[in-house]
Amino acid sequence: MPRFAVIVFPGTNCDFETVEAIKKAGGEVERVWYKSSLKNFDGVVLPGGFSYADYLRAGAISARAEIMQEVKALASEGKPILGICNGFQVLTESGLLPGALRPNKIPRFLCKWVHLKVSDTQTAFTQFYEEGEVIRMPIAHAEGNYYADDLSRVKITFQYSDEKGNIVDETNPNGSLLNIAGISNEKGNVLGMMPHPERASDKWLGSEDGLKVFKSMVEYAKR
Ligand SMILES: NC(=O)CC[C@H](N)C(=O)O
Repeated sequence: MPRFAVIVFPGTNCDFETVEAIKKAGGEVERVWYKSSLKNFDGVVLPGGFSYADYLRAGAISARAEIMQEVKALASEGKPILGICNGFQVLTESGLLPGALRPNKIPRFLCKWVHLKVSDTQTAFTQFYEEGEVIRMPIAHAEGNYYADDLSRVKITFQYSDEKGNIVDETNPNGSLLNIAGISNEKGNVLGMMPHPERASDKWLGSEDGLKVFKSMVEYAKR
């Protein structure tokens, strides 16, 4: 059974839910304090929260922690690396994914359910979705406004849409370029997303649509 590390920085607050979602998806998982090292893991998840209280820019300080060198090494070996919300911010700040997550267009914390279109199923985290499938997940962030000068080396994975999958300005909650909610690297093994799939991984949470992110990741890590 593949084994995953959920990295915990000072201020991380979505680690326990993420652990539960990975277990439910059939993976083995351990919470790993950022001062430790990443031995014998088949994949890494950087969970959401307020690491270092979003000081300077969200994710900027965590991105410079030593453990991120190990995350980079695992990424280049092709292991699945998932960054959720603050984890996505850590991935862009560390250069593992291009671009930046700027403050929301209306500069305040946004907490609500959104619809997402699955725009690419050729990643380690979306193989169990249908191309164009519309799913529901919550967002909870102040800095989720994705921008990049160059998208040529990026796969757009999730986009904010309406319930029919139309990608229009009205469904863009934060000002993100092309309604981007999640992107992956070209290989598809490093993915960052602002919405929280772990908060949509059980019916009683209001949606189970996020579980396939973790199921896909577990399946991918078996290969
Ligand atoms: N839920 C989260 O991970 C929040 C991310 C970050 N602290 C922000 O507000 O943008």
